[in-house]
Amino acid sequence: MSPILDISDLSVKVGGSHILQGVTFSVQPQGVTALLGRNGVGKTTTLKAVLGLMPRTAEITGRVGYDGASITRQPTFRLVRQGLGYVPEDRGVFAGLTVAENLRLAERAGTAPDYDTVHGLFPELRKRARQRAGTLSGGQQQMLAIGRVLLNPNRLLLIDEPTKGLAPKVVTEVAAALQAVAAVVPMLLVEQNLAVVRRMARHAVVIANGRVAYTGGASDLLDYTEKTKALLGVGKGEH
Ligand SMILES: Nc1ncnc2c1ncn2[C@@H]1O[C@H](COP(=O)(O)OP(=O)(O)OP(=O)(O)O)[C@@H](O)[C@H]1O
Repeated sequence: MSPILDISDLSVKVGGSHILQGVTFSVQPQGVTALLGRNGVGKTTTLKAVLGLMPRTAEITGRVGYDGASITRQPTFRLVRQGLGYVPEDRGVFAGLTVAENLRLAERAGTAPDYDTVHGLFPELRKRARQRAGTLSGGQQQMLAIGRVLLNPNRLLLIDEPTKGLAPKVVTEVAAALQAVAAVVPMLLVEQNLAVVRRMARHAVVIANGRVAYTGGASDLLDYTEKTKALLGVGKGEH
């Protein structure tokens, strides 16, 4: 199967540091590919570089293919229209607007918004339609951030640390919803919670020292304690 995303020799220099130094990997057109690595290794930078969201001062080289065509240096709005959905780490919901207003803002001209899917996955968003997003819990804000992206058709989702800072019960809830989504849309998932990775991901890519240090089966990586420990800085007992 041809990959849905093909990143080749991606290099990013910003603010004097050479964050990515020739990153090459691909994302399969089905299921979840986990993008892993220690803190600060460049996972978010990888997603942002693909999406054209790095600051103008960043020096970026390399190639990105999406569904067989080059998208290197294409503007973000065009990528989003081509079905690349992005849920950023900071969630980016508008705190002063209600849940319904946040969702309405994400509607795209010419496309029927899929409220059935969003409310089916996250009934809480319908119940809390009139609540200001800034007063939602972290988990509810994450659901809103994911829901916003799912209103429109996606061919690949890039999701950055969706369970970060959430209570264990909410982690399970968000992971279950994402798993349901991943049955339909392929996903590149940055995730530090290795129990979530184990449950969701079929493939894994690990970045270390600016390069790809592992690509292969997620369970192969996580089952091999020494490798996991060396690449991710954790042991089996810690996830
Ligand atoms: N705009 C920027 N200017 C300067 N340095 C940056 C910029 N963006 C990221 N960095 C630096 O690049 C490195 C990689 O950051 P990035 O957020 O991509 O890592 P990460 O693997 O996603 O980390 P985490 O797991 O902590 O979220 C960090 O040292 C960060 O401080």
